[in-house]
Amino acid sequence: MRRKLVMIGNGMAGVSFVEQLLKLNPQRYEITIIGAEPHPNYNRIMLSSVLAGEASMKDIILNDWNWYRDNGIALHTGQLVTSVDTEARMVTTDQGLALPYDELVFATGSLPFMLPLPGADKEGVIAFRDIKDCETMIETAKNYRKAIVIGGGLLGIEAARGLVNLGMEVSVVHIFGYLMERQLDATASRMLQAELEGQGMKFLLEKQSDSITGEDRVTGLTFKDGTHEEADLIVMAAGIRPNVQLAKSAGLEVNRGIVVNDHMECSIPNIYSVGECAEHRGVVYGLVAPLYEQGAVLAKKLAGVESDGYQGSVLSTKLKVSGVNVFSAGHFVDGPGTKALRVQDDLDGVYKKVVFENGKVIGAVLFGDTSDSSRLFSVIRSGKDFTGNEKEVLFGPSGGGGTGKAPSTAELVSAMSGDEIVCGCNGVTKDTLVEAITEKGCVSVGELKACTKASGGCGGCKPLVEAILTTTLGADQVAVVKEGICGCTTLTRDEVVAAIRKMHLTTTKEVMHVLEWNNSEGCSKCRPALNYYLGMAFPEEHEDELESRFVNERNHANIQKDGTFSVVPRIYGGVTTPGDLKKIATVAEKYEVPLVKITGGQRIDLLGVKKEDLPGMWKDLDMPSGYAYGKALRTVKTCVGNTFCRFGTQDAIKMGIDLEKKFERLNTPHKVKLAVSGCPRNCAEATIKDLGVVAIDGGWEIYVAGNGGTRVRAADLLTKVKTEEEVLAWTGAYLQLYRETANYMERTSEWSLRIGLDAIKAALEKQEDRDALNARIDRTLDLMKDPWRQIIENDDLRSAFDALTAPVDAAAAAAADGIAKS
Ligand SMILES: Cc1cc2nc3c(=O)[nH]c(=O)nc-3n(C[C@H](O)[C@H](O)[C@H](O)COP(=O)(O)OP(=O)(O)OC[C@H]3O[C@@H](n4cnc5c(N)ncnc54)[C@H](O)[C@@H]3O)c2cc1C
Ligand SMILES: NC(=O)c1ccc[n+]([C@@H]2O[C@H](COP(=O)([O-])OP(=O)(O)OC[C@H]3O[C@@H](n4cnc5c(N)ncnc54)[C@H](O)[C@@H]3O)[C@@H](O)[C@H]2O)c1
Ligand code: SF4
Ligand code: FES
Repeated sequence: MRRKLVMIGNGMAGVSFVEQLLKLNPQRYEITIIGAEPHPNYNRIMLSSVLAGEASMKDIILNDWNWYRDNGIALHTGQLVTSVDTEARMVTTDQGLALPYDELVFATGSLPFMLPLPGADKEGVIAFRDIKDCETMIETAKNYRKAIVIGGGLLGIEAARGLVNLGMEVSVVHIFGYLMERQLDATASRMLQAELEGQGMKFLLEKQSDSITGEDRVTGLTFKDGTHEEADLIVMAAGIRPNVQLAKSAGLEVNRGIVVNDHMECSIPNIYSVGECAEHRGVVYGLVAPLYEQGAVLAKKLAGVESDGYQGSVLSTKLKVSGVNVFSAGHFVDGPGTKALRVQDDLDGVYKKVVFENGKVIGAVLFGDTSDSSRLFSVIRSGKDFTGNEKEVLFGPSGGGGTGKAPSTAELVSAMSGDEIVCGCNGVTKDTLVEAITEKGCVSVGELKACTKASGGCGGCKPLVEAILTTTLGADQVAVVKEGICGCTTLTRDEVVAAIRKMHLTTTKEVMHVLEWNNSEGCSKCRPALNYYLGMAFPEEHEDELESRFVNERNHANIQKDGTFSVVPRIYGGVTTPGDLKKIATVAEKYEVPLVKITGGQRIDLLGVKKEDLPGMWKDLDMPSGYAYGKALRTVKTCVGNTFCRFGTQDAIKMGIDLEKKFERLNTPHKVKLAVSGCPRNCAEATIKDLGVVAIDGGWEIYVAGNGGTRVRAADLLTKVKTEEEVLAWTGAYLQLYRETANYMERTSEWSLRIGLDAIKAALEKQEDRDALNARIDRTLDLMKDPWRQIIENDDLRSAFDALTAPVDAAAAAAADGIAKS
């Protein structure tokens, strides 16, 4: 007869333990799990990504309902275990379920610490711990503006970032003088604060909260110093407390957590504990990597496999805020008996600190550049002596004494044992990754992520996952690694497009179904890409899927950081008329537009527009959309050319207007900017554009794949032509080649570097090839309609447009990649 194993808690640590146990000894137990939350086991870590709009609730399920069924596990969700009778070996739930056990596991995790402030029971005061909290925040952001997060630790900052992405104004209240004091030193913390302020967060440091104001719903927070801050939402992220009350009342030895020995056994026989509720050698852990290690030890214990037991863990953390690289591990605070090596580069915003004790590395903090994180973490855990060679740890080998030598990444990988966890967020070991590479044929980090989930959480393990891939496959194999277009598929862009064409697929759903996407809804990366590829392949048949478009494209306007919009009408070649200027002025006055701005692309931007005013403004303007929000042709900048300029050799204005009139509304993989200069003095800066035309004596030079912005790149000369017609024909052929062969979201500069200028020239060399490309682009251009006009004139489109909710979209826009949930 199988022994009855009952587990209280259906969270990450507990279920990971069960997974390990099933691998070691699947038949030994009849397993029952009781979980208070109404969900199967999900990745709590990824709630930050859900809040930030980078993942959906669906993406974060770790073990779906089928997993429990397939493994014969009886799962009772939405039930709270209320008592444990250790004599009778029986647990009872709040719904009257009584379950006998032979072995009992407490995996009850933690509870968020809610500051006992007067008013803390008001509506709008929440924690950030589970799916419900996450949903509450997303809903609140739709109707309210101001949020306060109490606690400037990892959780508080991730919550704040998510709320900023949701369009809220966020203040983080922190009790100390600098953020994340448990993970960072003051220098790294200040650099972090500056970076986060740049992302739109406000910080109130050294502030002690006193009381929460409001009637039924929160209206603000008052501090002990008498100051007050308004708020529609308060998120408490001031730490967690092990959830031990049940264990205590069952008579188990409980300190801060449920006391366990090295084999995760509690003070009463046949009862064990893993996870945030357990206290091992006086330490309670609050990160998943050590909890997974605990789970592996308990699995061995209950499977009857010998082990050395759990020895405690060195911790490392990485903040999951995009655009910020912070890493911290071990004992990073230097003090008596320690020496620190510091590198600070204010120019590039990089800070590195390594702390030594008796020649051993005991901790590290990295800001700005975290590429060394895996190596440093391994060095800390190795306990090697670097006496005399300390600088090698950061700067590489220098000779000298000591017994330690900083390992290369390859050495680091080979020194790792198979059961060592590589991805802490998802509990993926080196063995699992190697098996996925050698037996399941994974050849890229993307495929490994899809197969094992490694690197799908904080992303901190990505360098190590890459290193394992390179070491296992050999560098030459990795060089030809294919990257799936996203985690939903292992197929590359070329494979997907080829399949669309071959099988004549016309909707994103069809593509996902036929090509066996591992996530039937797709994700924010693949859905807009598929929508584009389908429209490119079958322009006549494909119906544009609004819900798969980026949020700015759905609104036909750019959402600004305060949730308002900007309106940019088309001004061909930067040439306007008094009549158009009058219309713009009238509209700006009528709708009380706060800011009217001349853009870098020679047109006029009306900023600060309310969403409900957009259609009215479009109608009153009666000008075409400038597509300032789209993956499309944006502007054609021109100089005055020979119309007025004494240096001009050609009519740059006419050339620019002709180009813009021909290619306006063209959907492209990424935005496309053009320019025309009337002589080589190049006043229109044509050589940093996706396509630039420069007049020369007796003709035109066409430059391609230039870029301004953050990655400036001078364009390459594609060809020289004599006539305006040839400029139009070469431009059409070039743009269509880009449309047909680039990855979605790949600028022409990146595309050209990837496939090579010679390949582009070869594809455009023959007249017949250019003609064929032009025939295809013309077919597409013929179908394009002005979106503003369509919405004004078509009632259905207008209703669909009115139904788009502005604040949520503002949030998604801030994340720069929000697409509608289907
Ligand atoms: C937003 C967020 C982001 C995070 N990011 C990271 C990160 O990047 N890296 C990292 O390492 N860690 C991170 N963490 C921490 C990590 O999620 C936790 O360490 C981990 O989830 C703890 O797992 P656990 O199984 O011990 O507890 P939990 O996941 O809390 O699971 C315990 C479960 O037991 C249930 N339960 C409790 N009592 C009972 C009862 N009496 N009856 C029935 N069920 C009960 C609870 O409802 C809960 O579902 C994050 C946490 C949050 C909230
Ligand atoms: N990226 C990650 O690894 C990650 C992300 C989120 C959460 N987590 C984990 O989740 C758990 C909860 O995170 P957390 O940040 O709440 O815990 P924490 O204990 O690490 O941080 C809480 C912060 O709140 C501050 N604080 C305490 N009382 C306060 C008060 N009255 N007013 C203002 N500030 C106050 C503390 O100084 C501390 O910095 C932790 O175990 C954390 O490690 C990890
Ligand atoms: S690029 Fe030449 S033609 Fe055009 S404005 Fe400058 S100098 Fe004049
Ligand atoms: S360690 Fe966070 S994703 Fe792997």
